[in-house]
Amino acid sequence: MSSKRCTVIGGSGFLGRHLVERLVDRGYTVNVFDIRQAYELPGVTFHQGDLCDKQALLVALKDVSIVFHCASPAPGSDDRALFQRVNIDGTQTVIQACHEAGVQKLILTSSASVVFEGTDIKNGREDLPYAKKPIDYYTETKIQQEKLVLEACSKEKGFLTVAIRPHGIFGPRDPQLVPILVDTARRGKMKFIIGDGSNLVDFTYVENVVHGHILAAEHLKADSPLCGQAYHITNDEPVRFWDFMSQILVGLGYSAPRYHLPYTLVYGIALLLWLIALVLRPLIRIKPTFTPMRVALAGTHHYYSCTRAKKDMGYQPPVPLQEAIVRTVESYPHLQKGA
Ligand SMILES: NC(=O)c1ccc[n+]([C@@H]2O[C@H](COP(=O)([O-])OP(=O)(O)OC[C@H]3O[C@@H](n4cnc5c(N)ncnc54)[C@H](O)[C@@H]3O)[C@@H](O)[C@H]2O)c1
Ligand SMILES: CC(C)=CCC[C@@H](C)[C@H]1CC[C@H]2C3=C(CC[C@]12C)[C@@]1(C)CC[C@H](O)[C@@H](C(=O)O)[C@@H]1CC3
Repeated sequence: MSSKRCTVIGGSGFLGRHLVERLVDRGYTVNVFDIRQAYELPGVTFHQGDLCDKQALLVALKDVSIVFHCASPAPGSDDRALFQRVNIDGTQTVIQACHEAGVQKLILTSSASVVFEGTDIKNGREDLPYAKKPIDYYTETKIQQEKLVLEACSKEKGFLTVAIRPHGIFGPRDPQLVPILVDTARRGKMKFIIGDGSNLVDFTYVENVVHGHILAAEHLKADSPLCGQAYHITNDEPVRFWDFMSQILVGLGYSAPRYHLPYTLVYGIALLLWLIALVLRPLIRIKPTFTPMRVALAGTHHYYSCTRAKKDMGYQPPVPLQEAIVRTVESYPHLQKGA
C-alpha cells in the first residue's frame, strides 16, 4: 500500500478542499468522502456518503494508508442530535472502518476550542484540561471526538492517530467568518466593539492549517512523539480581535466598528435572546446574530501556543497574517460593499 494514498473525509468543505488541493500538488493520490460533492479535480476520486455509514466509508478507504477526518456539521447549527450522531457516533464508525480497511494513520481536525469555556486563554498549551462546561454542543462533541481518536492510537495494532487543533480558520472560500461578518455589517450591526477592544485572539490562515495537517501526517510514526497527541496550529501571531475584524471590513469597503459596549451587558443580552429563542423554538425559529458563544469569542483573549508543533514536527506558519488578510479580502470581490 503506497504511503501517499489518502482519503479526506469532509474533503468538499472549506478546509477539506484546500487540503485536497495541497495533497494533490504534493503527489498524493486522494479520495474525497463527503455527503456532498462540491467540485471536481483531476486525479481526485469522489465518494459521496455519510460518515456514519461504515459500508460506504469502506469503499473510500480501500488501499489507503492515511485518513484525514475534517468533516463536521456547521458550528452554527444548534442541532444537538446531529452533532452527537456525526461527531461522536460517526467518528467511532470512522475509527472502526479504518481498522477494517487496514488504514495506518488517522489525522483528526479537532479545534482549539475544546479547552475554551468563555473565559480568557493566553498562550494556552495543549495540556490545558478539556472545557468542563463547553460553550455549545459543537464544542462538547468536538471534545468527545478528540478523545475517541487519541485513545484509538495503538502502536501494537499499527494504527497511529493525532489531532490538529486549529483556531479561527479563515481564507478564500470560507463559508463562515467573512460571510457572517459582512452579513452582520450589511444589516448595520457591526458598529460596536464588545469590551475595550484589547483582547488578543488567534486567526489562522487556511493554508497554514493545511500545512500543519500534512506535517502531522508525514511525522506520525510509531517512534515519534506525535502518537495519540493533540497539536495547536495557529498563525502564531495573536491579533486584537477587533483590529482583525476591522481590517477585513475596511478592506471590503465597510466601516470599522467604533462604539464600545460593556462585555457583560452584551453577553447578558445574548444569553437572554438565546433563552427566548429556545422557548419559542416550537413556534418560530429565531437565529440571533450575537449568540453567547460569538460574544464570548469576540470579547475575551483566546490565543494558543504552538510550541509543541514547532518542536515535534518543525511547524512554522508559511503565510504571515498580513499577507493572509490581503489574500482573503481579494478573494471575496462579491462581498465588497456595493457589489
Ligand atoms: N472553520 C474553523 O474556523 C475551524 C476551526 C477549528 C476547527 N475546525 C474544524 O475543521 C473541520 C473543517 O471545518 P470547515 O470549516 O472546513 O467546515 P465545512 O462545513 O466547510 O466542511 C465540513 C465538511 O464536512 C462535510 N460533512 C458534514 N457532515 C458529514 C457527514 N455526516 N458525512 C460526510 N461528510 C460530512 C460537509 O459536507 C462539509 O463538506 C471541522 O472538523 C471543524 O470542526 C474548523
Ligand atoms: C461578533 C461577530 C458577529 C463577529 C462575526 C465573526 C464571527 C462569526 C466569527 C468570529 C470568531 C469566529 C470563530 C468561529 C466561528 C465564526 C466566528 C464566531 C469558530 C467558533 C468556528 C468553529 C471553530 O472550531 C472555532 C475554533 O476553535 O477555531 C472558531 C472560533 C472563532
